Amino acid sequence: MTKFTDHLWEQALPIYEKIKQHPFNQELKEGTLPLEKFKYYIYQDSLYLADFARALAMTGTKAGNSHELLDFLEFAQNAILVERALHLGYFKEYEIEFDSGKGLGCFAYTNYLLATSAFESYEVSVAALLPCFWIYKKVGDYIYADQTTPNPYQNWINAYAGEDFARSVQKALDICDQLAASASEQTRNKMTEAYIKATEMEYLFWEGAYRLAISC
Ligand SMILES: Cc1ncc(C[n+]2csc(CCO)c2C)c(N)n1
Repeated sequence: MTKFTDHLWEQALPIYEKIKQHPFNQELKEGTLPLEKFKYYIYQDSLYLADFARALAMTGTKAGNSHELLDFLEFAQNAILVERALHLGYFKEYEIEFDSGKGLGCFAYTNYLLATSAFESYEVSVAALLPCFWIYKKVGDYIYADQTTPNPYQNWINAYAGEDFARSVQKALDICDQLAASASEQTRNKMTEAYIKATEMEYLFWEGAYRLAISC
């Protein structure tokens, strides 16, 4: 039987293909991404993760049982820990001291996730949060399998190729499938819409980093 998440994957496949081919990810894979772009991305990602953790925790409060509440609180905790590791590691290593604030790509994505987790149903919030896990898993596996070594961005590439991360992604997928199985068609449509929107935002986040900001 096809799962709801199979349907989601198919719906957003063209965006995923664009994400894979994006120069940021191609150059990251080849190790040729200019350091300035990587530094800007890491800085934006640290801002992203702080709000993403809030959106995860808020979504957890809507869960129908304490197992899923705990799952979301653990996801939120991990996002904060990743953010701290970024600060302790990359911020120090590269002397990152940006003070430009959130770029519009990051701003749009975090505000979308915060608004969705605050005002939409549990089902729709879960679907909106899913690309963060799943797209990173897919892009991470793609880059890991085909990277040029040695690669200056090896640590970052490894972070999304590990077993622990794979387990988190599977948990998020299973929760989404379970919710969709007992949701109305109208809710499933809203879930699909949220999933596609968040996938588009993942694309914009990389685009913003590659251009060192998207601006008017
Ligand atoms: C823009 C952007 N999107 C997704 C991730 C990946 N990610 C960040 S935290 C987390 C799960 C925490 O439990 C995952 C999968 C990222 N780093 N930056």
